[in-house]
Amino acid sequence: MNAIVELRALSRRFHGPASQPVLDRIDLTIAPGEFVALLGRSGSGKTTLLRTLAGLDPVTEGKARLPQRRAVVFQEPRLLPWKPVWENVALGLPGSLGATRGHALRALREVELAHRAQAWPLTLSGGEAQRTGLARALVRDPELLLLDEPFASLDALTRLRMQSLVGELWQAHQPAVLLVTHDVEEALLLADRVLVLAQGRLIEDVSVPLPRPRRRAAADFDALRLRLLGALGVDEDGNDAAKAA
Ligand SMILES: Nc1ncnc2c1ncn2[C@@H]1O[C@H](COP(=O)(O)OP(=O)(O)OP(=O)(O)O)[C@@H](O)[C@H]1O
Repeated sequence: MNAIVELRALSRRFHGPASQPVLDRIDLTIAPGEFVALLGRSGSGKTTLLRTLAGLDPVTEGKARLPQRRAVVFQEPRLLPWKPVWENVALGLPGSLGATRGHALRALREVELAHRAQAWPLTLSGGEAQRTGLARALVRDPELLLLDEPFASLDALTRLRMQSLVGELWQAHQPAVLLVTHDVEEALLLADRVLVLAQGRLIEDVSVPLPRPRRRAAADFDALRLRLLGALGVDEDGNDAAKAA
């Protein structure tokens, strides 16, 4: 099968072989260019799974096949404060200074931040810092783009703008994407497929056959939203459904 990511019976434990696994026999295949969202409650193992896909954590149980070119955008952009924005984007790229600068500026243009190329990271707004993080990922032309709640600390309007920017960049470059999020609507606005992780196990794998651009008002959107909230075990206000019942 034509897959860019393949996990087979992948487990991860943090405290010795007898401990409860944080990831429990995960099987997952992602196709090239596919946009996958990963939902789960706090502590369900989302970041641990993303770190495994990023190649940041070792695979100790099971198998993982990953593409060569991977890039991660974290919740906090982790920029080096002593380097201007463009140098943060260019960091570690092969090639001459002139060439890497050109690549960085092109990526900054794509995230609508070319005018801040010379700025110091500490002078950026939260949304600008996240766009810098996105540019730093894009400039590596990733086959797999991993996004770990990249919009979580942004205000509501900036978050909406960032969501549509990520959608546009994905359509333009077509990397496979794994977006970790707490937000069911965000998952349904962006993803081809939504996974739900609970206590380290993938308990849902739902295709999102809705036309793009997605509309929250569509009846099918709401049906999927309720299904995913059900899988997460929360009601529409985010309260624990079992407790509320
Ligand atoms: N390095 C580590 N050492 C020990 N335990 C860890 C480590 N990293 C994660 N864990 C534990 O693994 C579990 C899953 O953590 P993870 O960060 O993957 O969850 P998450 O779903 O991303 O949570 P959140 O939504 O709160 O970020 C948690 O119980 C966490 O305490």
